[in-house]
Amino acid sequence: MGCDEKREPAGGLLRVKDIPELTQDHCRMRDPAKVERIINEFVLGGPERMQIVSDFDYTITKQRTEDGGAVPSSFGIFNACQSLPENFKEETDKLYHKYRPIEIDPHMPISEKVQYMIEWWTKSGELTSGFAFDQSEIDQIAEKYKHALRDRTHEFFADLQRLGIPTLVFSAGLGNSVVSVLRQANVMHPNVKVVSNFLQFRDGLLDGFQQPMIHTFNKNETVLGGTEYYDLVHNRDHIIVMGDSLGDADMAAGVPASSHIMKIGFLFDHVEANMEKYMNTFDIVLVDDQTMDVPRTLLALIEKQHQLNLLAGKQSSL
Ligand SMILES: C[n+]1cn([C@@H]2O[C@H](COP(=O)(O)OP(=O)(O)O)[C@@H](O)[C@H]2O)c2nc(N)[nH]c(=O)c21
Ligand SMILES: [Mg+2]
Repeated sequence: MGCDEKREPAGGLLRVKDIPELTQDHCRMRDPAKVERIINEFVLGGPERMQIVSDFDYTITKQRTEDGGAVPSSFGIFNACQSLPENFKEETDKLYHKYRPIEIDPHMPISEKVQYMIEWWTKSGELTSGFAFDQSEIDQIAEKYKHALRDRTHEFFADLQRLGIPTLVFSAGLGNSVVSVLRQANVMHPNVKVVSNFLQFRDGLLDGFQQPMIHTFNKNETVLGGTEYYDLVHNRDHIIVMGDSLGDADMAAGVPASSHIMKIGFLFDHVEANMEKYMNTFDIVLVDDQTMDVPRTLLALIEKQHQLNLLAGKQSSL
């Protein structure tokens, strides 16, 4: 790290004030000097040290669409399927009304909330059991929302694939819906991994969710322990974290403390009331930004330096 600090990108250190996407009114930073420092680390480290961790609902999907139509969450896509039992919606709604206030209670400590969340996901899994179900139902509904991804999501995922950057899409929702939307939007490239709750089947009938359960408070890199994906990313200490909920900022928990993490938060609801918390939690807060332009800007800076390095390497070997 010490030597990184002495090195500079070709053309000198990058300045936030010279990066137009980061000087837009809706792009806020509590500590622009920190953002600047991380950007320069990222650019010097190159794509080989990068990984992305992104939430799905309302981070990859839009918070607001042009036609004003609501975008369902991944659980919402499942709930819209035809062959769910009659009482399914009613029962899962009851659970939502009981547990959602606990999930977002600003006073209860997280250690206490965890048990309630395990209860919620367990009960929801029990309701999601004992009936026949076909993935094609999810695919049909998800197809309608493949255009509800942020503008330039396709380009963003193409950038990540080109640069060989492992991309983790994290969701405490339903993985079958997440993968279906990403596949149908043609962004489910080999460098993309979805960690979420996937439907489990037994004897042809639904049997809840597969393990490990991903809930609001274990939705972070600690659940990757021992997986192939962990082996792939554990040396990649330059991390972009993207989310729309405050809790999403912790998705990189579990990576080495020496990592450089840029947290990007998409803020849409109750902007005034939430602004301070978002500013204290994320390095960059994007207010009503329904695009992938800011994360793409960071990738473009990294790629530009990478190209220069490749060129310099070629010339020195001549
Ligand atoms: C078990 N369960 C949890 N949730 C909610 O689904 C969310 C999924 O979490 P997420 O995908 O990590 O967050 P995001 O939707 O903010 O992007 C949780 O935060 C819960 O509020 C749920 N929502 C529905 N509709 N049905 C469920 O069974 C259910
Ligand atoms: Mg979200």
